Amino acid sequence: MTVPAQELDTELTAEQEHLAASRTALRRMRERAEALFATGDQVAGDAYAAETLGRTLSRRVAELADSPDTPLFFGRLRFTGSDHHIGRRHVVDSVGEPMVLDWRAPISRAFYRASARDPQDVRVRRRFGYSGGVLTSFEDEHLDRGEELGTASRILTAEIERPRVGPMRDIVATIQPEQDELVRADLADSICVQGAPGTGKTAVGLHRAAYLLYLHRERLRRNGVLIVGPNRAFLSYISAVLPALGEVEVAQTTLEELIARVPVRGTDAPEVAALKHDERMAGVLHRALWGRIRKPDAPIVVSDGSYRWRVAEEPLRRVVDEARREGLPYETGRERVRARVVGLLQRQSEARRGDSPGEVWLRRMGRAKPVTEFLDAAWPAATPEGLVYGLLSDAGTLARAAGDALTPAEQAALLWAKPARTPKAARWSAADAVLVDEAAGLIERPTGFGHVVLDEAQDLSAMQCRAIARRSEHGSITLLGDLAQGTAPWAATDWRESLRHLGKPGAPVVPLTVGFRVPEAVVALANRLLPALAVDVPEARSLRQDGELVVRAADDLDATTVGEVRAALAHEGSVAVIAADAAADRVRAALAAAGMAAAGVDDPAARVTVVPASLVKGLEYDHVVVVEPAQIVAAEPRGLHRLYVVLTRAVSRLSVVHAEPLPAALV
Ligand SMILES: Nc1ncnc2c1ncn2[C@@H]1O[C@H](COP(=O)(O)OP(=O)(O)OP(=O)(O)O)[C@@H](O)[C@H]1O
Repeated sequence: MTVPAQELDTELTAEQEHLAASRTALRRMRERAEALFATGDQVAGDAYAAETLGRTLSRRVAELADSPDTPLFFGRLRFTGSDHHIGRRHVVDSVGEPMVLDWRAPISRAFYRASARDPQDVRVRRRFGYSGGVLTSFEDEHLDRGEELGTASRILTAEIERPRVGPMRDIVATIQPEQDELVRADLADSICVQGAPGTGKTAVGLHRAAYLLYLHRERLRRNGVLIVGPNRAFLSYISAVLPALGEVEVAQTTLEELIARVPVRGTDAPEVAALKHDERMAGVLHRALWGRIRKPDAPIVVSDGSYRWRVAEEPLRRVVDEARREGLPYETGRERVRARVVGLLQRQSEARRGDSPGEVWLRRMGRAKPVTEFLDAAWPAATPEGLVYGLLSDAGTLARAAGDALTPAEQAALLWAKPARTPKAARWSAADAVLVDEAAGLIERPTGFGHVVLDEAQDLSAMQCRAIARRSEHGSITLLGDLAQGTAPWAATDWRESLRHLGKPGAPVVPLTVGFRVPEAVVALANRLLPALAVDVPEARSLRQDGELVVRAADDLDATTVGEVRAALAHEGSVAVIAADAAADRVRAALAAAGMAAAGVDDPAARVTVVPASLVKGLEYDHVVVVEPAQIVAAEPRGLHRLYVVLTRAVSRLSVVHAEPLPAALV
């Protein structure tokens, strides 16, 4: 329904006033938190309480930060009996009355889910349009009268089509119903999201983390939420999203950093790396470790003042067998055996002396030489580095642990040609680090997380999935990825396999199919590659009908590239030149020679960036110039998958520049 212009003006003014008042209220909340923070150590009873309180308050202060260009509220819901503004966080007035409701609050759900068919008691849903932090417009849907805009909303369209610059932003104002279902799934639910490029997987994962932290703050404070991304550039690109949502304490890391126990200084041949990432290595490590346990074959005799205690072989065997059956981590098992042997000694002492020995006695017995010697023989101490070192440097050890699981040729490939003298001196490769982590997980239980969000998960190997499984045994997982974008040699081809390695075999695989990044014409080009990628994924449709695509054959590749970048600079938004890794420096030099300095991928705020193809996963730029697709494809075994990733980074315009013929799959 059209509303008279004057009435519109009055409404808009009222909303602007509410925004100003909310900002003032938020400032007051923050000042209060700051004042409390300043006096925290005077009110807290002891040092520990002061520190905990201090941490809580400083987080609270950070959470209440207001940024002038992120809208404090973006929507409004009118129910029959109540009326709420929906925004990034709760804002209350001086007497505690809500002025803005957090988007994660139960009432706010209707903002994302209500429809004309299922209005969920909402009479009117209002969306606000902003321009540089100023509230400039709104759009109403009278759901009670069957009005609904859906993706035809001008404000939604403007948000999706806005030229991109700088790091990733949150999408709280425009989360779509199918995304919201994933964001608000229960903490206990593990989910796998298969989505084509730009369908919002990363956005969903980050918002889900924020949602879970809001709903289960205390529980997740203790064991945390972890975000795992493919590389540092990606992490810096997404790093501002959670803080903008008020979540300032979420660990964001790459898998390599998460498991870093040994310095990585070596490399593997591709087939050796692939073997080390194979699930069978878990069995090999398991056998290598538990195969160290020996049947006790002598009694223990311990002198204790004028007494001598003796434990015979038979009870010792029973202790070892029982501890083995308990399925504990190896080191815990070893300590359990020690404690039980001491228990047997204690019983003898009690029977003879008639009283219970104290702590000191128990500790002394546990460290007594005969007890330690028995343990070292029957259940020898182990370190993760030592275990992997032993396997990779000694053919006999490897053969015993491998059994039939590895062929003789595979075993030969695994062995170091020139083993270092000690584990400390070993030149570990990235794949070795994964083995060391697996070994560590067998020896001691790692600390787990309450929830793990795994992005670009199609590239995780079986062994990498197991590293996450160990850290989320009692938690849940959001697995995000696209099988078509798998570029690692061990990339997943079936999500059920990944879920099995992750220890969540029953998790549902949910598709996302609406694309918010890549324009229709560009999607159509990239989709030509799909048949050659040998994966079974649903095709996506794009919400963006705008966008431009040019494919330019060039005599002089660099000159044409420079021309494309210059033309792109006439528009707003970021420009990225994506080239094969080996060509990136040359392209950068060509741009510099033409007076256009390009930044590296680590600088998400740059206007022009040159990005090696292997680093562009998960990122997006307003205008993308792809240089020589054939070279990108030829650079690696899964080069076509890489090209698919590269072609799907553009938000508004894509130029493909080539001197060699285009790859056949693209034509
Ligand atoms: N509901 C939405 N409203 C507005 N923008 C959205 C929405 N969902 C996603 N986007 C935007 O679309 C772009 C792509 O989202 P995102 O990076 O999360 O996709 P992705 O599925 O992870 O992509 P890729 O597979 O390439 O990694 C981002 O700019 C994101 O902000």
